Amino acid sequence: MTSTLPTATVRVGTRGSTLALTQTQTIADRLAELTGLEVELVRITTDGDVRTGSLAQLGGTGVFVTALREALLDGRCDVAVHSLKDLPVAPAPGLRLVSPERENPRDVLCSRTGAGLFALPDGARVGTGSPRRAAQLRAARPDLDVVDIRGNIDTRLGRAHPETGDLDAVVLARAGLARIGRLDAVAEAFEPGVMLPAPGQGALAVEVREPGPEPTGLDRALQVALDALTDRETTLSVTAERAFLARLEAGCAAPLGALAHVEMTVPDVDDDSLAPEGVTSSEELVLEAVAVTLDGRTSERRTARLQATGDDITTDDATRLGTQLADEIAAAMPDVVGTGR
Ligand SMILES: NCc1[nH]cc(CCC(=O)O)c1CC(=O)O
Repeated sequence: MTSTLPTATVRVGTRGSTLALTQTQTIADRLAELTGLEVELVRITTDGDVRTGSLAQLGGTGVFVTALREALLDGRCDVAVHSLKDLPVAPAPGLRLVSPERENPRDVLCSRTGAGLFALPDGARVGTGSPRRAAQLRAARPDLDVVDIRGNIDTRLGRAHPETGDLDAVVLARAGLARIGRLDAVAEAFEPGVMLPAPGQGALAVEVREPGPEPTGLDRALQVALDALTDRETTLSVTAERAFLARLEAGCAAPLGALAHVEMTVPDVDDDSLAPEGVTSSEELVLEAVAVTLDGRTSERRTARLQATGDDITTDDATRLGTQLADEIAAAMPDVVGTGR
């Protein structure tokens, strides 16, 4: 054999939930394709899997993440796959993080009768463990009885089951339902004007150890594979969303939503001043964000846009956009800084 490919197996660390196993398997399959190597899943148990309090009570960020990162740094696995929204915004020294193309990031309502949010009866009981979802639900429908719930997606979905459910509805991430094949349960996908998702929702985070000065064949193969997995629009969007969260020094339990996307603007061809030679289109990064008080009575919603001037938009630009929007919202609603950690 003259092949210079490494023969090692790529070990991909994952939590044991159905959602985690499904999304990790997707990445494992891509890595197998991209590297041509054997890939195996390694199950890691996290604090978040064994504790039973509500998510709001657990406190602190990254309960699901620490054990996976430790396994990666210890060398028990070579790749870790997380849901990006569960990842603390602080950079992890020694690790490289990339974002593959994200799923639809919206939150959805799953109701017992199939009714949408505004068709639910007066005083309806709606379950969520997320202060962000609770606050936005109360802002949209002050009459609702928002119930704190916890558990994996199946458990939460069960609370709004047509026959056996004890709640009128629950709110979940569309991406999680898509990954476990339960989009059939969706009654309504929330427009961003009604509910903005958590920063990074719907995106995965793939992490590997930063290679040392003498990278192994496996290190090199993984770096190349991660380059190929990276999705540029997702990376720019989640960078802006997470910079917004970081600037507000807020945790994953903060009543904050943020969603960015990239728009292509095609200059008006009839107006020469707008279409200089060689310029056919330019891109714009658009970030929409909201901060809501827990009772839903006060909210601050803003949109910020960043136009590429000549060159492409960079992740540094995206960070600046998120930081700037956070400063605007903090100026209007100072109490939001430092919440939900
Ligand atoms: N907080 C738990 C969590 N972390 C990631 C997802 C799935 C969706 C995603 O990847 O954003 C979920 C479930 C949910 O919020 O309904």
